[in-house]
Amino acid sequence: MELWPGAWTALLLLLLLLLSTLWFCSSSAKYFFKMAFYNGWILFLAILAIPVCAVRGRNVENMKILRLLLLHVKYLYGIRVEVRGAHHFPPTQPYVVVSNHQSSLDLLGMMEVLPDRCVPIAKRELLWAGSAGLACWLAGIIFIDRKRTGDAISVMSEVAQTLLTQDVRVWVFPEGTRNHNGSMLPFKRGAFHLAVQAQVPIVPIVMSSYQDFYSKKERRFTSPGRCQVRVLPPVPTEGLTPDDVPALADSVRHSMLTIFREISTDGLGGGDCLKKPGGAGEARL
Ligand SMILES: CCCCCCCCCCCCCC(=O)SCCNC(=O)CCNC(=O)[C@H](O)C(C)(C)COP(=O)(O)OP(=O)(O)OC[C@H]1O[C@@H](n2cnc3c(N)ncnc32)[C@H](O)[C@@H]1OP(=O)(O)O
Ligand SMILES: CCCCCCCC/C=C\CCCCCCCC(=O)OC[C@@H](O)COP(=O)(O)O
Repeated sequence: MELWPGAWTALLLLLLLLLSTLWFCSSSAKYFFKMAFYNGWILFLAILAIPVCAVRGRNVENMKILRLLLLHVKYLYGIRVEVRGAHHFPPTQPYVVVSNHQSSLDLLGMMEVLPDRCVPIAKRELLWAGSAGLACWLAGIIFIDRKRTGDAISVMSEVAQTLLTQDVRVWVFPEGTRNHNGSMLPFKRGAFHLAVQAQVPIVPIVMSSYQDFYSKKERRFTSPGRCQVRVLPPVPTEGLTPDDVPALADSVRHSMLTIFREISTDGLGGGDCLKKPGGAGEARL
């Protein structure tokens, strides 16, 4: 069907009008646009990262490139990320980072504090996320198949060796999935077994609740937003055995939950330290 050239312009204008009306009128539409742009932008950044990372091949040093490429994204969304306690990261040795997992936006907080030679453990499905999957593979991200517990555990055991022999750190989301409902899901124990097997410390990291500016359930994503990323003191595992893992996981989760409630500003967990000048969060921890 031949369309008069002016008709294309009119159609385009109509579409733009429709999109901008949706943008201004519907907060759900805003949520969808923002999330679509977030994913699309990451896919685009991954396309930029791939040729640069490919020079080294699959290598944890490539994580630095992904980090550099992603650092600006918080500005696009007006999210202020405050880091506290970064001095708690052990300076040289390998360790296991555990952090809470609310959304794919966690990437922003993660990139803010990601130590050198530190790779996340990710679900295998991410490998198939187009350019992002390939960039993750090139950056040495460790993939596990959550549907095959035995395989996942043997990957984690190999990682325990790699931590020591290749001097790397790993970042695990012990909830095992995104938790959009505030608070924290029960912790899976893989990260703690891994730390005990390698006899390396656990560094817990807590990202405050996004509820003030982001909620998947309510389809809400507003600007500006504020998030605190708190690095807690390392928990040693020297001398611990697999029998100690359940208690270790429980105690780390308990301390993370306490801090999550303290630093979250959504009214669920207090968070006064972010609201009041001079509150606990203002102090250097
Ligand atoms: C520019 C482009 C940028 C692109 C983006 C870049 C950044 C990308 C960032 C991506 C971020 C992506 C983020 C993501 O993708 S998050 C999703 C993927 N991550 C995880 O799932 C990590 C957390 N999960 C675990 O740790 C689980 O435990 C695993 C996966 C290991 C098994 O889970 P599963 O549900 O199958 O089983 P289970 O937990 O009930 O365990 C069963 C039993 O086995 C015991 N057990 C467990 N482990 C070990 C062990 N090592 N040695 C000995 N025993 C072990 C365990 O204690 C339990 O026994 P018991 O205690 O009941 O007696
Ligand atoms: C040619 C194929 C194109 C496929 C396009 C796929 C679209 C994906 C778009 C962008 C990728 C963005 C990567 C963001 C990484 C965020 C990591 C993340 O948050 O993973 C979730 C995982 O922790 C837990 O998953 P579940 O909550 O259990 O689910």
